[in-house]
Amino acid sequence: MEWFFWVIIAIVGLAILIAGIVVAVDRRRQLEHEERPELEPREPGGEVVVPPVTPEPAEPTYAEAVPPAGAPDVAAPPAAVIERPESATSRWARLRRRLAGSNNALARALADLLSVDRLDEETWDDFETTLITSDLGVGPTTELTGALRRRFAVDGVADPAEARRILHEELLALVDPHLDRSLNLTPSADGLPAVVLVVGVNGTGKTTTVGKLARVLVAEGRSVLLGAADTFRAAATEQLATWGERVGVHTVRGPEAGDPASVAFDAVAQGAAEGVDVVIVDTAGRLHTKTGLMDELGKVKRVIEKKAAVSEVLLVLDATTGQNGMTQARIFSEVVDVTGIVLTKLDGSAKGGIVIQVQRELGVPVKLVGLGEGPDDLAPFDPEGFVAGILGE
Ligand SMILES: Nc1nc2c(ncn2[C@@H]2O[C@H](COP(=O)(O)OP(=O)(O)OP(=O)(O)O)[C@@H](O)[C@H]2O)c(=O)[nH]1
Repeated sequence: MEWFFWVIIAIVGLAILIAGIVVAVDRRRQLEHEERPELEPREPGGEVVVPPVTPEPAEPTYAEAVPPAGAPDVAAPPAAVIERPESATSRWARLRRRLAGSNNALARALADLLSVDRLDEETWDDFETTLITSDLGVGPTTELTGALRRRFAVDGVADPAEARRILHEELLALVDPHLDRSLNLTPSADGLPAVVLVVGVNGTGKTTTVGKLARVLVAEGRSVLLGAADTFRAAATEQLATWGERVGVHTVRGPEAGDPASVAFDAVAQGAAEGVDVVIVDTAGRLHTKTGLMDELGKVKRVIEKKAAVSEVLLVLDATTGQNGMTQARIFSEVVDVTGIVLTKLDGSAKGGIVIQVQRELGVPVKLVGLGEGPDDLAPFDPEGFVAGILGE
């Protein structure tokens, strides 16, 4: 019986062994399936296809990340699109509408005068007061009132169209359509570029005006270079360079807080070397002392003149500052020979009379006007257009 017992033990042991092998083989298959599903399918020959192991992409080193010099940068944005500025001639009609809509005190005074039935002393007094508050100045106000009183006394104002024509004529005479308002941009005889120096106190719109003027000149087909001599305000240089880039014009810059006269000189020298038509130099409008600013401006002009003649000195005045602007104009004109006035922010001024007063006081014409913050909101001053705009014609 003992042998029977050992046979049973052997059979059970064998069964356990076989079951263990089966389970192990099954488990292994299962594991292989879970971990390497890519092992399927098998080649016809039964060989397992093992795909090549792709290593995790490593972080590029700095040297690898920087493309070698000269290699085309496919991810780089396309070159900035050079804008084509609106032509100078098509600007005025748009600006005139803006002027007409600006609720000008001068325009109101004239409209009121045309609307009254009887021109008595009180009406003329009111008229004079409104003209003075429109920054026309005492002299031009007396002149205009005197001329209108005479003509209305003779011709009467019964015919509104005729009265309006008289107003137009007298106002135009005050603005003076005979003044030469063209910018002197003739290159000097020795082929050096024309140089335009732009001056004025801070915030009047100098940098913006330089940028807009560059656009006007580019639209006329001239080559332009900008000089960022406002080294007092670092952002002004950036602002100017951005204006230039938009129309493909380069800006010569100096170090922050560097010598403005040296930047101005470098700009003119570079303009001469490149053979550009016009170099426009932006200057600082603020220094620690007023005397410092004026001395600096005088020096900038003298240093430029070692290289080329300054053909235009444009004084930028903010039309909304009224009598304050007039005081600035007087101070600047004592230091540099101002040859033209740029009256900015006429769109935001309720006092168009400043155009006439500043011309009278300085004996210098308003050559350009700014009528908005848009890039093409600068136009050559047109007396006819101005008067028509004021009278809402
Ligand atoms: N509405 C209006 N805003 C203007 C006009 N011209 C300039 N400005 C605005 O006036 C502000 C001052 O202009 P800037 O060109 O920076 O003045 P800036 O004289 O160069 O000033 P500084 O660099 O500090 O000396 C800006 O916000 C311009 O957009 C204009 O004709 N109309």
